[in-house]
Amino acid sequence: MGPSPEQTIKKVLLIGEIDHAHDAWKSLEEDGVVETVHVKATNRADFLQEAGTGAFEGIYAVYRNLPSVSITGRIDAELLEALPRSLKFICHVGAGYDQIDVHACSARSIRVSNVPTAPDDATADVNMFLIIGALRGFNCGMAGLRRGEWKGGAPLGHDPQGKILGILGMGGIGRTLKRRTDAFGMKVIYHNRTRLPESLEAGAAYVGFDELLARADVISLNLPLNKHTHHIISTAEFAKMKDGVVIVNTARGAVIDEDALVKALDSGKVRSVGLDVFENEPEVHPGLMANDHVMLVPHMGTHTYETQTAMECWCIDNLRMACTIGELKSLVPEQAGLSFT
Ligand SMILES: NC(=O)c1ccc[n+]([C@@H]2O[C@H](COP(=O)([O-])OP(=O)(O)OC[C@H]3O[C@@H](n4cnc5c(N)ncnc54)[C@H](O)[C@@H]3O)[C@@H](O)[C@H]2O)c1
Repeated sequence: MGPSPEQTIKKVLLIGEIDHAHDAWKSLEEDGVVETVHVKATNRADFLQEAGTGAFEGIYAVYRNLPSVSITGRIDAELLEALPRSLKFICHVGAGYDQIDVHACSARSIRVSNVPTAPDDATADVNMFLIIGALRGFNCGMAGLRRGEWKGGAPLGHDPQGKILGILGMGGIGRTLKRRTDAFGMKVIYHNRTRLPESLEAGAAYVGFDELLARADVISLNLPLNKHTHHIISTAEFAKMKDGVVIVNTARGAVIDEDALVKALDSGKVRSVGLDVFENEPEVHPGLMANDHVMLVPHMGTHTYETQTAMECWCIDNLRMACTIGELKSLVPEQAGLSFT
């Protein structure tokens, strides 16, 4: 799809690398849709300075990925202020967009897109791996083996069959996880702010937040990080859970208060944990590092060739639509219904 005769080539600021979808990016350029503007800065201070030189003048859209936060820091009001008024779209490669202050973008009439759906399978696979690993206490055995202690004193684990899984945030990944847990004979309850249509529930039972905490043998965090969900699981919530509960998180670290989690593990309230995400990545809380009952994966939910490629291609689709028809394939939900100038 090339530009229409009256359409102009749009300048796009590329923050971070295209790792896989090189052909898709090349075709954006060859079709006369975008002219790529590259960033020289490697940290926020330098980025702000580079923006001040006029190097990003005339940019219409930004393409950015999660690792690029090391270059810009959070995309917030200060950063947007440094970017030219011509900026109308930010296309983000990732389902979670907590690195972007969407409210600040809306105030500047900048539309934001994320990448839903494409990460569902790969992330749900890691989620299932963590559930089985934490229930069975595999990390105790694996860590013991590497210390030369064979099973490392791992206590007997628990089977998933018949256990109640509580999914907090039953969106794309939560629902994909539900399908996987069916094969393991788990019973699923879930909590969202609003109940799903029955067809999407696929047999999962809708419950209130407190009921989920009280009934689940395993709790899986699958909701986005924002000001409403920051530390949604902390001391008071642990107190409402079953003794010996298992917690798994592939969403974002800061939906759990990690200090409170370490205390709940130390007291035995929480039996074991499986984590793909952490509050201060790439740092991991020393209390989690030191505990063999914690299975740690360094944010590898979508760390596969196929999924990363699909996510980049989806983001490039967003960019092509933004630059050709001024719309997005996947506008973030917070901006639905807003009007943009
Ligand atoms: N570990 C990884 O590599 C990885 C990969 C992809 C996504 N993620 C994270 O997983 C999160 C979920 O991804 P998704 O694609 O399933 O998102 P989604 O938007 O499809 O689903 C999120 C669900 O959470 C629900 N929700 C929102 N706020 C809630 C609240 N306060 N209480 C209860 N439910 C609430 C929403 O209604 C929605 O159903 C993302 O926001 C992202 O941060 C991590």
